[in-house]
Parts: sequence; C-alpha cells; structure tokens
Amino acid sequence: MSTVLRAQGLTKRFGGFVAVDDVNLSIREGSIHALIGPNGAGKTTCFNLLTKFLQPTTGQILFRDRDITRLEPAEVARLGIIRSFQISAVFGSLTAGENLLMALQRPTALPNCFWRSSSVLLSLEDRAREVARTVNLHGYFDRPAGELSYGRKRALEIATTIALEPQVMLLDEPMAGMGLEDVAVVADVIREAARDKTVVMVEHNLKVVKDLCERVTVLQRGQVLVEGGYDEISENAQVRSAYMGSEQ
Ligand SMILES: Nc1ncnc2c1ncn2[C@@H]1O[C@H](COP(=O)(O)OP(=O)(O)OP(=O)(O)O)[C@@H](O)[C@H]1O
Repeated sequence: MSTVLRAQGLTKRFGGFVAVDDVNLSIREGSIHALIGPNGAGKTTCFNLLTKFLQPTTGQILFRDRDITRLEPAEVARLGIIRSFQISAVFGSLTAGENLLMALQRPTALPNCFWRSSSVLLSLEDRAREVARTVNLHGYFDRPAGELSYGRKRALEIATTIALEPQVMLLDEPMAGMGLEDVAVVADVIREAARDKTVVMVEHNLKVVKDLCERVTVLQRGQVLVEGGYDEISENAQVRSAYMGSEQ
C-alpha cells in the first residue's frame, strides 16, 4: 500500500523544550491511523505540524512525494489535507443542512470540489444531502444543529470536513467527552468516511483505536515509541509501561 503522508525527522522546539523529537511517520493511503500516547507526549503538536498550523523546527513533510513542509495551512487544505473543525464551528441556530451548505461554500472547498465530477454535477443542496447521508444525518437535515445530541453535533462537524472532499482527514480527539452511545455514532461516521480517504486521528480512547484503526503510532516524550497494528503495539512492554496507571 502506498504512503500518502510522510514525516521525516520532524522536530518542534519551544525554546529549549523539544515537544516533537525526530519523528518519522508513514501514513498509508486509505488507512485509519491513530496517534496515541500519554499526556504531553506530543500528539497535538505533531498534528499541528502535519496540518501546518505549526512550522517544524527541522524535518520534512511529504504529501504523495511532494514536499509540503513550508506550505501555509490554507495551501495544505487546498491539496486535500483537511483538519476537522472544532465543534464551535457548528452553528447551533442554523439547521444541519445549512451548516453543510456553508461548509460547501467555504473558499477551501472550491478547488477540491470543482474539479471533481460528482461535485460539479450535483447542486450544492444535493451535495449537502449526500454528505448528510454519509454521516447518517439525513433525517436531521432540517433540524437546528443546536438541538442535535453531542454525538450528532460531532458527526456534523466531521461532515463539514467531509464536504471539502479531503484526501487526508485529520481528527483531533473526535470522541472527546462522549458517552458510549455517541462514541458508536461517531465511530460509524469515521469508518464510513474512511472508505475512500485516509484518516489520521489523535485518540485517547484505546477501545476506539482498537476497533477503528489499522495502524497506530505511539508517542512518548515527543518520540515514536513504536508503530504497528493495535495487537502488536498493545503487546509491547514499553507501551504497557507508558500506559500503566492511565486509562488502560
Ligand atoms: N506552544 C507551546 N509552547 C511551549 N510548550 C508547548 C507548546 N505546545 C505544546 N507544548 C508542550 O509540548 C509538550 C507536548 O504537548 P502536546 O499538546 O503536543 O501533547 P499531547 O500528547 O497532545 O498531550 P495531551 O494528550 O495532554 O493533549 C507538552 O509538554 C506541552 O506542554
């Protein structure tokens, strides 16, 4: 399987502190790839580096062999590497459908959408309904987003990212603060979204990682401790010790 996103020697210093230290990552095309690790391990910093919200101190980021290390976040988004927007980006007084229509009209949506035949052929509203169906929100299309359950709001937030037709979708703790029922809703959304795209997610819930993710990179103190399938990494003695006393 080919590599869609690659980090080589990725390093981020904040003053004298090295938050991300010589990290190599290889994200396979079409996979769901988790970044996990104890608090402060450097997951969010890594994520911000990959989406270019932070500039690396040293190292290189490649998207399908193109060097994107020095690109701006908007340029990276235009290439199809898109980070999910936070829940605050969902407008509660607008309906779910209107939220999707707004996402479809965002400037970053244009370059991705216009050259794709499916988008060109469909009207924006048809496309919004199609995206709503992908995340099982078609029954809520005309409901104010503020009335949706927490899990469905999160699904809507992910849907606004899907609307941009990402090639690589980056989700930062998509299950944060959710009950079991909502976790199941959002897990289904991510699984469905990953049918035709690559997903990279920072996730604390190891059951979610086990159920959803083909590949897992474990970070500790800014470095990659181990990378592999869930079974492989969960048997690793260093990983077990890093997680001892935490959730699992
Ligand atoms: N802007 C910054 N300036 C200084 N230090 C920072 C900055 N951002 C992050 N750090 C430090 O870098 C380290 C890694 O932080 P990061 O948020 O990437 O970890 P994380 O693995 O995402 O942790 P958590 O699971 O708690 O979110 C932490 O020690 C943090 O305090």
